[in-house]
Amino acid sequence: MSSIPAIDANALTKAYPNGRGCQDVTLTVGKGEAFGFLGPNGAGKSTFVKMLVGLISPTDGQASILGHPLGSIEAKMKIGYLPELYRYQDWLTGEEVVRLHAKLCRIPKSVMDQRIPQLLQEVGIGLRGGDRVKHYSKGMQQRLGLACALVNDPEILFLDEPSSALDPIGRMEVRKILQRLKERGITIFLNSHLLEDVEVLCDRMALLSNGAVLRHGKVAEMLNKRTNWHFKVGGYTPFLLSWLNEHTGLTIRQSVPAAGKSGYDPAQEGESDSSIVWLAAELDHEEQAGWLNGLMVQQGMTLYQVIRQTERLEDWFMDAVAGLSHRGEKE
Ligand SMILES: Nc1ncnc2c1ncn2[C@@H]1O[C@H](COP(=O)(O)OP(=O)(O)OP(=O)(O)O)[C@@H](O)[C@H]1O
Repeated sequence: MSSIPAIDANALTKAYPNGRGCQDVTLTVGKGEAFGFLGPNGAGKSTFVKMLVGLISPTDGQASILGHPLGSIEAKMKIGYLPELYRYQDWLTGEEVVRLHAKLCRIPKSVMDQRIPQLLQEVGIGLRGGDRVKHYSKGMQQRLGLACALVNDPEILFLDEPSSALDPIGRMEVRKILQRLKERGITIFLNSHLLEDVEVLCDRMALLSNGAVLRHGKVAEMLNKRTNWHFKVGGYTPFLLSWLNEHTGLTIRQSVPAAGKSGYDPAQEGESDSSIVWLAAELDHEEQAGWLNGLMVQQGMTLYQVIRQTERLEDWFMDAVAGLSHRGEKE
């Protein structure tokens, strides 16, 4: 029964006359999933979303929304969309803007009267709903956009950079709202440059580069692939490091943990002593760390501290796009 995916795109393509757009994007998003769509500027993320919400037509490929063809009324009734570049009628009040969107969705007045105050409350502009939009900050306008996107009680929410205009507090608030929506079972498709949002909220993600999917998978698996272990050891010599590398088959190197991440505070480091160093290795299992510790001690090293640092999405992203040429927006 519930096997129909929320989004099913098969080789979806939009080729603009200038050769840009996006090509052959194939992906499936399950109901209730939060999916992150990442990519550098100009990668084609907004183009892809605009096709899914029925704003532009694909030049090739197919896709469906909860089993309905793109652009159909049935598909549109199931989706909410917060565009990247939005501009609301600034002479209206926030409440009037949401009401206008509700009317366009043909929502009965009795439902609107109940839903709109709730929505304004939910996005955090409850007390300012009666103010004109021209008096709203950018962050408030973005949250107003979220209320408009939710006005038809959608099953799938498409968000194109929902936090881009927000300060860190605003971002945190939007993230909490999105988390609540996810808990309610709403499918979320999130275009974002804010990798932390994707890391915290999304189950799966795809990385788009120059219009094509470069990598995709579960967020947790992609991040867990690389766990760096850092060992602070005494009695270090280059000879011992070569010995360890040779006997373990691992690539162990001198490297201090990243500052600001779990458990490492550079300010706590003592006087420099060339025999006390940080060694690092990428390990697949926790048991490997125990085994490696044992070998280090066996070889006469003293173990002072062990820190495990899982790769952040930002590291993963930079690694994935490293060395690629991006068409960017200037060429
Ligand atoms: N209507 C259009 N006609 C021609 N080219 C377009 C059109 N819309 C977008 N493009 C180009 O298609 C490419 C993809 O644009 P798109 O806006 O989808 O990228 P994006 O990944 O969303 O970028 P950003 O993160 O900067 O919003 C870009 O090179 C852009 O200049």
